[in-house]
Amino acid sequence: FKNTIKTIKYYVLLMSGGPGSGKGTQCEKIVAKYGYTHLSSGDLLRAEVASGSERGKQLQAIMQKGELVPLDTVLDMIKEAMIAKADVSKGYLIDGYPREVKQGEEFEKKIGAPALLLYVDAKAETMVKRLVKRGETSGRADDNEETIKKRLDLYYKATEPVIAYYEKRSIVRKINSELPVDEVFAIVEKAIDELK
Ligand SMILES: Nc1ccn([C@@H]2O[C@H](COP(=O)(O)OP(=O)(O)OP(=O)(O)O)[C@@H](O)[C@H]2O)c(=O)n1
Ligand SMILES: Nc1nc2c(ncn2[C@@H]2O[C@H](COP(=O)(O)OP(=O)(O)O)[C@@H](O)[C@H]2O)c(=O)[nH]1
Ligand SMILES: [Mg+2]
Repeated sequence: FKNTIKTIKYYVLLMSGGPGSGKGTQCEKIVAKYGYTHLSSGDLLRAEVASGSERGKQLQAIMQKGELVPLDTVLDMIKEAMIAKADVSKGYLIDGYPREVKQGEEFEKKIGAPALLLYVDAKAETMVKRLVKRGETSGRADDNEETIKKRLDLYYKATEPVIAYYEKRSIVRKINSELPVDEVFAIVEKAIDELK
């Protein structure tokens, strides 16, 4: 790679929220309207699993249990993916990372400070319902009731503190994702447009 993360011009939006809160759905709409580069840490990990590599096999075991994969693994994947798009990217939309405060701190050190954190918020009951439904067709090994429960627990324990961490810098926009998708997106658009 001729570019390093330090030499590229970009800005970073983070998409956070519980499993099944609607991050992926909103990210798709953001990409369609704003053309940002969408990097879902979960998707990057699933691609590694699908490749059948030795590393992928280890990741699969962790993800199936609903636990977090080692911090450096995910961060390296995100960074590589950012560099690969550096020439064409208008900005990055990072979905599902950071998952714990330590991951946020490492992101700042190795990549930079995000401009905005979109926090899509839904009730636990709603998230479980959506994930069980998604599990009917997603083929995801972790969309089953037992793993969903673990992912939710870990979300409240490890990921919600990340939001508090960024709230101190006033870059968090909390968005009610109990609403229909288009109404959620209208709020998302407003938050992004205010950045400019
Ligand atoms: N930064 C990340 C992102 C993902 N994962 C692993 O990958 C799984 C799936 O991640 P993701 O697709 O982001 O899942 P959720 O947010 O739980 O669900 P969703 O796709 O519904 O957003 C997680 O449970 C976890 O095991 C991780 O360890 N660290
Ligand atoms: N009613 C409603 N359903 C949604 C909304 N956003 C997502 N969903 C559904 O909830 C499920 C999980 O959404 P997804 O975007 O994969 O969530 P993620 O886990 O946060 O990435 C999907 O099956 C979506 O169709 C929303 O705003 N309203
Ligand atoms: Mg997702």
